[in-house]
Amino acid sequence: MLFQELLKSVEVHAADGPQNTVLTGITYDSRKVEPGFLFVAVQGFKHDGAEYIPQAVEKGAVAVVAQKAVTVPPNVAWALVADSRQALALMSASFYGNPSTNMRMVGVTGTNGKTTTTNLIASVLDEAGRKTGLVGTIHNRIGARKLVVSHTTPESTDLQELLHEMATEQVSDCVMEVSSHALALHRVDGCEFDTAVFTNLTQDHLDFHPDMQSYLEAKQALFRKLAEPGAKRGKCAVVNADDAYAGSIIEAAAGVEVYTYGIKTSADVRAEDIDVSARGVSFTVTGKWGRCPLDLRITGLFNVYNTLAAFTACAAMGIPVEVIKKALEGMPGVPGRFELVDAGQDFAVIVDYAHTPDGLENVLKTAREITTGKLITVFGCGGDRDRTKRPLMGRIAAGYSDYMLVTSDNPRTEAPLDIIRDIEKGLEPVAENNSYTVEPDRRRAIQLAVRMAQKGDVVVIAGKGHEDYQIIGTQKYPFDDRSEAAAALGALQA
Ligand SMILES: CC(=O)N[C@H]1[C@@H](OP(=O)(O)OP(=O)(O)OC[C@H]2O[C@@H](n3ccc(=O)[nH]c3=O)[C@H](O)[C@@H]2O)O[C@H](CO)[C@@H](O)[C@@H]1O[C@H](C)C(=O)N[C@@H](C)C(=O)N[C@H](CCC(=O)O)C(=O)O
Ligand SMILES: Nc1ncnc2c1ncn2[C@@H]1O[C@H](COP(=O)(O)OP(=O)(O)OP(=O)(O)O)[C@@H](O)[C@H]1O
Ligand SMILES: N[C@H](CCC[C@H](N)C(=O)O)C(=O)O
Repeated sequence: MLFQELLKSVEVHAADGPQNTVLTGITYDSRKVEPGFLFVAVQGFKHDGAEYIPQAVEKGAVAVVAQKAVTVPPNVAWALVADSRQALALMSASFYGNPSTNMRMVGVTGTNGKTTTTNLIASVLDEAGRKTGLVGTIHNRIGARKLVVSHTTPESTDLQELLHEMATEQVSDCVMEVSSHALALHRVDGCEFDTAVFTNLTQDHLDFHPDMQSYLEAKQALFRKLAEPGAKRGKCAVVNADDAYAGSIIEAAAGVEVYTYGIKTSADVRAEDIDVSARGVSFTVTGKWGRCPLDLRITGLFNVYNTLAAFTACAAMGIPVEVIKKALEGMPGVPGRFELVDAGQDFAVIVDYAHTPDGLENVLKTAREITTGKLITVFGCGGDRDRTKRPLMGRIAAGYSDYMLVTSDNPRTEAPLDIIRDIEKGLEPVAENNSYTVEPDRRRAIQLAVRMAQKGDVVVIAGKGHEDYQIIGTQKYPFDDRSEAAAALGALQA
């Protein structure tokens, strides 16, 4: 593709050099430049991409786009834009042939439940005989082929390349987690969605978003995008009516068909006769698409919400209710989400990805409901992430647990004990009862919890779910809560 052709997708403030140069690729990272590439210099949080232009040119970049005036050799074309992240997204979509317009795109956003809801929707689409693509936290998937991921929502160029691959492999429907970071940083600017789903909004990521209002505005952006006129017809928004921010999301989707779901409020799709057990949750879906009893293998009230979101999105796409029921009832669960580690012991061990106050509250509430004995919680909080959620998570854990092992999550570049001190501020009400132990070594904390558990108890190991690593400093070490728990159970039995 010619550079000048690609520039038609963005507003260019100035340009120079050989604009008719042919491009073989596009990247935002000088380390990934290959001969014939366009290098887009992004002004980042840590580095200014413009500083890497010489390195990019040396590696063979033939064109550069930046948001400030830059100097390049005369044989290299350049263009000036207002926002290079946004330009990166739009040019990437154009470079890869706007793949999102060639398939049905379902975007799921919200603080919690994105991974679960996208997996539920994808399993229904698979059952309906569609060829499905999935983009999200655990892995990306093209049909049955799984791909390793580094982000929940990839950087725009990587996303467009992935969607192009999906389109080439005849994927008909792509279900995608859309994080607030992605929305704020223009990663999905080159995507046109058919359906946007809102799960919920509660506190997280206040290290990145200045406040809840900005966090909300990032989430609203998905629905504003949906409402923009485009090539697609019959777009719809699916919104959790029980969430405090439902009205703001619906407002952002003005002009688009909206379907609501909920339990407490009079939504289009509701759940009745909910029965939560350790084995799973059963309930009846009622409303716009009639009555449909469901008996699921996933459990917890929060999964009723995720299921209602998936049910509504799929029914709105015209998938028959019997197909939706079959797929949802067949779903074994999502790795690291309320996942049981069973070595035949007489107490339950649950590994869960809860890493937000609301997520932790939901999982502990469910664990509390299903235990006949004590609830022992192992948890920590991630380093270099929202510090204000730490005492909140501490208070929630203290409110539901009989005993806590306060440990490390991914400390990243923070001192583990500093993170734990922040959590302890929320534990003050229980400190006198001495109902917790601080053990910064997560492996030892898991061992202690398992040794402590008695018949009928539940041990919840929260925060890392499917993660198979622990980030200490800037290093990633192999670590998996599920295998750690299994090893601790094995040692106990031996
Ligand atoms: C806060 C955030 O999202 N940061 C993202 C951002 O990084 P940044 O702005 O700090 O980048 P930077 O290091 O300053 O570099 C600026 C530019 O210089 C370039 N560069 C840098 C070095 C070099 O040698 N050559 C070069 O060209 C970089 O490629 C980049 O384009 O742009 C980078 C390139 O796309 C991302 O990798 C990076 O994600 C970081 C690693 C990250 O951890 N993001 C997390 C918080 C995130 O996005 N999470 C959400 C999920 C959250 C949730 O819902 O739970 C996600 O969608 O994954
Ligand atoms: N609808 C929900 N409401 C509240 N908490 C939930 C909900 N669904 C899941 N959770 C909790 O949040 C955790 C993460 O769930 P899930 O991975 O589906 O969310 P997510 O939005 O994809 O998270 P992330 O983007 O941070 O990976 C679960 O392990 C569970 O504890
Ligand atoms: N996508 C989330 C995941 C958090 C998982 C938790 N284990 C942690 O490291 O804080 C984030 O990057 O904030």
